[in-house]
Amino acid sequence: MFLRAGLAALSPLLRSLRPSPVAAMSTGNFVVSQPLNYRGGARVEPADASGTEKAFEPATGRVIATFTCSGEKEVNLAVQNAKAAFKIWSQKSGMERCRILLEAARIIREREDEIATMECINNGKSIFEARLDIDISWQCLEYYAGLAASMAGEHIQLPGGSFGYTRREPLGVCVGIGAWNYPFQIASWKSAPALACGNAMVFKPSPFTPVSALLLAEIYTEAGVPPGLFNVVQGGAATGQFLCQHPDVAKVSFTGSVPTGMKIMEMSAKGIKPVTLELGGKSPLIIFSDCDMNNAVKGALMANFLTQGQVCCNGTRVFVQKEILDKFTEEVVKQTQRIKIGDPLLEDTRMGPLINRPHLERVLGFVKVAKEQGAKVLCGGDIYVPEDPKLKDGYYMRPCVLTNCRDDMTCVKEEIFGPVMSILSFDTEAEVLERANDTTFGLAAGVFTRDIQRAHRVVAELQAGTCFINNYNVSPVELPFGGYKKSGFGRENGRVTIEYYSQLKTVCVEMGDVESAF
Ligand SMILES: NC(=O)c1ccc[n+]([C@@H]2O[C@H](COP(=O)([O-])OP(=O)(O)OC[C@H]3O[C@@H](n4cnc5c(N)ncnc54)[C@H](O)[C@@H]3O)[C@@H](O)[C@H]2O)c1
Repeated sequence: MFLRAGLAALSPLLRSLRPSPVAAMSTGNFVVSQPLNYRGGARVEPADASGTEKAFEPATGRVIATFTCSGEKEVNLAVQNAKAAFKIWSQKSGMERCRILLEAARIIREREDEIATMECINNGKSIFEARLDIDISWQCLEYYAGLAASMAGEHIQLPGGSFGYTRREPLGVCVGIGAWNYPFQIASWKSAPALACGNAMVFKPSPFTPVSALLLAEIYTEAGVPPGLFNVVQGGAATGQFLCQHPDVAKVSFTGSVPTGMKIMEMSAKGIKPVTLELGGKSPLIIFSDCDMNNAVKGALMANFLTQGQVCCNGTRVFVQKEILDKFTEEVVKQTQRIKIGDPLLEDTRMGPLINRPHLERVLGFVKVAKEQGAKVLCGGDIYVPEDPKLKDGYYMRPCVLTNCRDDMTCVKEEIFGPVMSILSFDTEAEVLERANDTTFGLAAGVFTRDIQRAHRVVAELQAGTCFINNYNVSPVELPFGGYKKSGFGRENGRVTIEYYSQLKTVCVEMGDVESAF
């Protein structure tokens, strides 16, 4: 009963069931039965369709939702609702927006277990990780709530008592298009700065993970945003195109692959819409022989195996200085083999299933090609079948460590987006820098060394938007995140993201008479 009641209806029920609100949501029995579109402050059935999609529970391979993709009419209705809400929201002071965003952050925190469980069921990541994602999400809302209240323009003194000032103004209706690996977090990272700046948003999650963005929409409504300020439409490429081509959309913020990013940019160019592109990567992680070995090994695992390796900024090209190659590799393999794979809802699981069957096969295909090209599989890289019979149709694989890799191999050049680490060896700093930068991507990079001068010298040379020194894949919301080169442009998180969701108006004030040239 509980699972079929739908998420919106469940929320009050969940609260009444405390202290264990999500106990009944277990692997293998959740089904979505409520509409997955959100418009005008409520769940709605879409007004028209551009096909249907199925969403799965990767842990079991079960279908949890069959839903309608939004057609042009539904997209237009969502944009019109957002426009109406924008009129109200953009008139509010920063402090008023701050209070509502803080309330939304508080509700996310209060419902963390429920949201994390939903994320876990629809995405497959472990509950341990899903909770961390939700933490980062409410922290993002808190951070931009603070900035909303402190956003200000400049006052500039001009000759004769005249002056100018600048106003930081919202853009209007912003579109967010998300990938499937961090469904709730991506929706939060896009909507929090957008709303803080006074914009409205229409968000389209990936059709693989349509569910958790609805929880965010409900939370914004409960916190007090005007109806229509944050809307959700569902679907794939066709729905995304309606959004990007809509004349009333002021900006598109996209997270996904490079090929789709190129299409988004082309469509947006026709309407002179600014875009933020958060795209893929093939990031280098450089381990110098003077590193703290324990931390470097932990860092390499963090850089490769979170969310089953389906992380854009993963450091999948692990360059290890020759002197420590054997010891490092041995330790990495030992720790990789210890990773507990299985039911993502169990507290001690650290690796769940991949997102779907075709993706699992694609990742296994990369391992096969790596072997054909001469790489050696030190562990994993094959299908894993958990003992629990209800998980037998899930999309599990063992995390893989490859050695004997060369820079020209497919596994070293292409984004695999799965739990596959390629270890490469190097001799000198100059050599590794050249090889690390020899990629069209530029999302992230990492370096492990105890030499403080070398650490800063190396990151200054790395062509990547986010660099880690002696850690990897930590994402404090205070720090900007985004890519160089084909990994995209624009930033999420940090103070700078305000620039990407607002525009500056200059006002010039004359205090004397007009000195006419005529
Ligand atoms: N840089 C980052 O912050 C970041 C974060 C997460 C994922 N990623 C990248 O995302 C990719 C994996 O995600 P994915 O498989 O969902 O990517 P994808 O490009 O296939 O899809 C991303 C989104 O775009 C939509 N879409 C597809 N075609 C479209 C079109 N023609 N017009 C408009 N929208 C369209 C999809 O429905 C989905 O919502 C990886 O390359 C990964 O590195 C990047």
